[in-house]
Amino acid sequence: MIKIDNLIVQFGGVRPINELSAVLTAPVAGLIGPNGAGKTTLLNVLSGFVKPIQGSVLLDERALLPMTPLQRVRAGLRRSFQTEQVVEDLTVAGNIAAIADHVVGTGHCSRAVDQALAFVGLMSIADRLGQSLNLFQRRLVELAKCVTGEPKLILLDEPAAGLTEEEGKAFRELVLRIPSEFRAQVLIIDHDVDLIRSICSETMVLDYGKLLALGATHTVLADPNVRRAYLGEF
Ligand SMILES: Nc1ncnc2c1ncn2[C@@H]1O[C@H](COP(=O)(O)OP(=O)(O)OP(=O)(O)O)[C@@H](O)[C@H]1O
Repeated sequence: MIKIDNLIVQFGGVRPINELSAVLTAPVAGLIGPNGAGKTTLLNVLSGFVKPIQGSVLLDERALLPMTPLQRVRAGLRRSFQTEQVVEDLTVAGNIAAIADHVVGTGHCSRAVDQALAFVGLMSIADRLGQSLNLFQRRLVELAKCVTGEPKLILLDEPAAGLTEEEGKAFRELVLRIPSEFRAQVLIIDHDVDLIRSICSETMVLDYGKLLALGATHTVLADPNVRRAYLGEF
């Protein structure tokens, strides 16, 4: 569960997050909103890259904001970025080991890497270099990194961007398995409303850094205020 209370982020005269309070409990939750609504800024606050001027965030009753980014990773926070971050001259297994080294005890690293590789189905290419991977494989490596070493909250920022319909479907099915197989909550940012509708039981909508709507996805997507904010995009 993520509990956000009265959060404000200020950059100069701009408040990309403005007095935001919300509680997200769904196993797979969505975060949507028009361009510039503050979605990535919120993920940056959760992962520790941006410091808010006010407010608190609890992850399963633990206060996140006082922790450093590395402490958050050790507490189970994982994140993928809009642009995938695969290291080109490391192998697939090496890319995953790079995070496993920080989050699992000595001697458990290779088991954690194998478990993540098996989950995303990349065992057979574990020894290939990052530079040889196609976009789908890169997205899967990113997902494997996110499930490595007892994750509690996985933040995915447009994780399926650029995938074909078939690849997107396979990706969605993997994401849906995460809560039961890893006992982790997933929060997904995406502009693809069909993706949000198909896998998120709960959705939060931001607009100008404020909470526009939060609730069951089908209810939120039918909300006239949400539809207006998107100017008829769906
Ligand atoms: N480091 C920064 N300094 C100043 N302003 C920033 C900074 N980062 C973001 N902003 C501003 O904060 C607002 C929210 O940006 P953010 O990237 O969080 O929106 P978003 O909802 O993720 O948008 P998109 O869907 O386009 O990715 C925007 O007006 C943006 O220009």
